[in-house]
Order: sequence, then structure tokens, then C-alpha cells
Amino acid sequence: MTSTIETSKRTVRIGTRKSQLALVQTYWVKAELEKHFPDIEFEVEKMSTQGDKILDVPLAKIGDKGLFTKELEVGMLNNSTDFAVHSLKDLPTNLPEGLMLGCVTQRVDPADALAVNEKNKDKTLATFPEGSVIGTSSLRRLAQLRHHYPHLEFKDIRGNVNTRLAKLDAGEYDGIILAVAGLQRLNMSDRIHEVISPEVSLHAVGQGALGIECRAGDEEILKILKVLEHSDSSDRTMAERSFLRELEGGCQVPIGVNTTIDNDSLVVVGMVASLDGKQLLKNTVTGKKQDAEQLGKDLAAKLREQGAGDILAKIFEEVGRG
Ligand SMILES: NCc1[nH]cc(CCC(=O)O)c1CC(=O)O
Repeated sequence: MTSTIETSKRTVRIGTRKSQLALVQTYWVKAELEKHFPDIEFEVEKMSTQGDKILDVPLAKIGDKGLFTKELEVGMLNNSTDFAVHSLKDLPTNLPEGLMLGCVTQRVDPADALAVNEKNKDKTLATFPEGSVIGTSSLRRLAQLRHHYPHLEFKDIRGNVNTRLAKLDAGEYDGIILAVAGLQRLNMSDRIHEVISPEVSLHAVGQGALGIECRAGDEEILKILKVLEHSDSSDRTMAERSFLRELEGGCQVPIGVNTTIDNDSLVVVGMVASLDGKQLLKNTVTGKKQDAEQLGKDLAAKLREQGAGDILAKIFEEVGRG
């Protein structure tokens, strides 16, 4: 008589949004972890978030933090999932009690990109004629582009990356602004018509990196996630998130950043702008990368001294506090 011994694999459950970009990112994380932990079974749980459901309202008007993360967080808190993969830029700077940012993966290019349709192949942001219509749903992109290109028109655009490109190609816009990172991950690098320089548009906090959220102090999961942690990306985004945390007031605001690490030295550039792009404040701090969190706070303090508080207060009045 023969008997078979069933070795039961430990199962770890990953929460994700259902958008194509979210799935590409989640399956990348899953594949990487499977290489390191062949004895663990990783399962993917696809969930819809508020942000995926409300598609007809400008993002800035919905305002609420955690639009793309809340349902995934509930899943971890009630133990139906063990961790969630997010675009770090969609993850609020303050997480719910009981959860933590367990891992920041290696960041790709965090810049913004211009995509154009067939009839504008010969244009760039700098050469678009007066009145050309540029689509973006981000107040940060809107304010900075208005500042540099006041003759262009800006129109809100919602939906996932594919939906936005379809609207562009249908002629609703002359160009749209998207993250380089998203287009690259979706194998759509051919749609990157122009990479926008940090002089024109500072990127969003956390852009280009994945943030993996898990239960606070879940050592078993943290040990697994640690293999994907990228130290410089983690330090840079820690400073960026600390900067945003110090400045934001519960709604989407035109705040941009750029960070670089050279040996142990971390440089953080930060920007706050008014919605019309007329006021645009910038400053820079430099320090040790070990002091990332404090550097973010210092930068926020510098911008407040320059008058960022007044700009933000006015925006909260105009857009509402979410
Ligand atoms: N707001 C949605 C979102 N969240 C993350 C990305 C791109 C990938 C990234 O920044 O890591 C995008 C699309 C975009 O801004 O074009």
C-alpha cells in the first residue's frame, strides 16, 4: 500500500485593484515573491475601490483620501488578505490604525509624460498653439503646466490609462499628461511623446514606486516583503511623504517633488502652486538620507515661510475639503 503525504503550502493573499495597471504591478510582485519563496502559495484577490467606481466626477472634487485604497485596507484589517499592492502615489500619507507601509519597491522614472494623438505628432508642450486642449485630472500637473504654458487650455480627464488614451485618440484632447511609469508598465512606452522635465513639472509624491501595505507588526509578512524593499527608493519616498503629510489638509492639492540621492546625501525639491498657476513656490533641502523624514518636514516648514499656507487655504476653499 502506498500513501501520499500532502504537504500543505502556506497561503498568502494579496489584495489589488482590478485596473490593468494595478494587475500588472500586483502580478509582478507575486512573481518576484514566488522566486524567493517557492514554498508559499500567493493568491491574488481583486477588489473594486471607490475611485474605480466614481468615474464621472473630477478627482479633485471627490477629494477624499484613500479613494483607491480603502476597500483593500478593509480586506487586510478583517484578515481576508495579508497585504495590498498600490501605486505608492495613490497611498495616503496617514494610514488607518493597524496598517503600515511594509515595503517600497525600486522606483522607475517618476516623471510625467505628454501623450498626443495622430494629428499632433509634430507638437510638443512648448509648441502647441494657443487654445490647444490638454487633459489632466491632477491639480499638481494643472497648476504647473498653467504656470509654464498659460496659453493652453486644460480639461479634466478621468478613467484608467487605457480609457484616457482612447479619449485622446478620439480627439477630445490635443494631448494628455500621464505618468511615464504607468505607460512603461503597461508596455505602452511608444505613447510617451515627451518626458516632461522637472523644471516644468515636479512629479507626485511616491510616483513611480510601488507601496506594499500590510498589517502593522505582522512580522511574518514583513519578512516576506523585505526582499522587495529598495533602500534608496524607500528613503526618497519617505522624505516626499513626510513633506506632503506636513502640508496637506485632506484634499488633493498642487504639490510636487523631486528627490535625488548621491552617496548618503538626499536632496529634496518641493513645490506648492495656486490652481491658476500664477503663484508657484519652490524650495530645496539637503541632508543625510537617514534623516529623510525630518528633511521632508524641514522642506514643508520652508515653504510655509514662503507663504504656502495661504495658497493651500485658498485651494481648500475653492475645491472643498473633501
Ligand atoms: N492616478 C492614477 C495613477 N496611479 C499611479 C499611476 C502611474 C504609476 C505610478 O505613478 O507609479 C497612475 C496613472 C497616471 O498618473 O498616469
